[in-house]
Amino acid sequence: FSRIELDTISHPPLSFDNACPSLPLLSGRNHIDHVDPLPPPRNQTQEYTRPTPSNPADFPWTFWPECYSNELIPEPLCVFSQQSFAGSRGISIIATSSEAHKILQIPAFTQSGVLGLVNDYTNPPYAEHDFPGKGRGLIATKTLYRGDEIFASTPLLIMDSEAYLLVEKERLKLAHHAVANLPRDSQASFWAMVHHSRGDAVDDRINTNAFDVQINGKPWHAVFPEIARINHDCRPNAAYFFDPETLTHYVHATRPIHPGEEITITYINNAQSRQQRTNSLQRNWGFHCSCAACRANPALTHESDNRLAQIEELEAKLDDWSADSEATPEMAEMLIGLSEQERLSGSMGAAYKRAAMSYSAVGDRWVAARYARLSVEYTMLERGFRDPDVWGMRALASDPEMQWSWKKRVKGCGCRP
Ligand SMILES: C[S@@+](CC[C@H](N)C(=O)[O-])C[C@H]1O[C@@H](n2cnc3c(N)ncnc32)[C@H](O)[C@@H]1O
Repeated sequence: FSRIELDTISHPPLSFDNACPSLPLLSGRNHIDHVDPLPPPRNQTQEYTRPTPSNPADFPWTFWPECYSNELIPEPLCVFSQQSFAGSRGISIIATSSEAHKILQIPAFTQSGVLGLVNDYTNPPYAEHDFPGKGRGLIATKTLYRGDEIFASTPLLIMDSEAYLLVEKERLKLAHHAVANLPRDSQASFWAMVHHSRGDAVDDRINTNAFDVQINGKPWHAVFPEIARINHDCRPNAAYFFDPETLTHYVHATRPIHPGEEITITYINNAQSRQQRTNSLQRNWGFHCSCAACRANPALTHESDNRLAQIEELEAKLDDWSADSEATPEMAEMLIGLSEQERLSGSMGAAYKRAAMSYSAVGDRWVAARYARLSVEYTMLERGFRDPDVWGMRALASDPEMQWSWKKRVKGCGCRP
């Protein structure tokens, strides 16, 4: 790449020696309810990343952004840090100025109340524990029931995935500054995360622990040190989702978890065969999975893989809404039975949705509504409170006859094409 270090910045970034957050410009007044829009980018200069010095209250960041660019990235990528974010947990955002500005408009930044119950680690229902072969993990210290929140965290660092278009040296500089710009406790949480002692110390921790999330319809890498403590299991007892409105990563129990039991999530699509799962964990996460489902006897694994293949077949049949569809409610019952047998936490919301629609399609309103209610509950835990299926299944549960699926598979009722 041809490298352009942006020395067009008329105010260079503050050096870390003089960028003390206690300076009036940088002090806690920057938990903003309102931010005037930054002017749109003008050609390739960095004018727009500067605050208006005469009105520092409009500058929402704790440090002057440091930026890099090259010919592959039309707009420079910078580090934007706000130490007062989320009750002084802080956040660093590696993004273009326009993306950072868009993020400032989301409720996590504009509505002070939305993070009230987030990042509360007093009296947690878990403790850290060493698991040979897996490193540290979390065990439950009290009984958790389905739907109980385990924690809800905001990220310490989010990075636009386009940062990988920067030359490595510059991306690493931004990443190091992003960590150094966080409040002291958050820096400590970042450095305490597990790493594989490969390459750069910050990069290694990001690669080992980051989650892919979508914010404003774009892919980002996000680091949450608390969820980074939870080990993978192909048959987990907890599920997580990221809410882009509050920038919050939620973890909930999806079945009862007893004191002393490890709390686990899945890092992958766990409805794949054992071979596909272990390959994917090795390729994307760099470890050999030691969960019980991966270590099971080949005879048991064979049965499990057969059930997973049948789940896939049933899903395809139940999703066929053509006039020739063979789908029946019995198939949906079979799908639920197999998903439970496989303990496919993460897919139960979708299985109940297929069942609700199958019963709606034959005009059985009460069974349709029962499954729709279950789908709402599981989908909220698996994919978030605002997932479109949550709204769809809520509507089906309260008024099945008004849904497009109603009697869709009843021959001769005039509902089928
Ligand atoms: C996000 S961290 C999880 C917490 C980590 N064990 C620690 O000590 O902080 C992910 C790393 O944990 C280890 N790990 C997680 N789940 C595992 C599993 N099922 N089998 C083996 N190693 C696992 C791997 O080293 C993986 O790269």
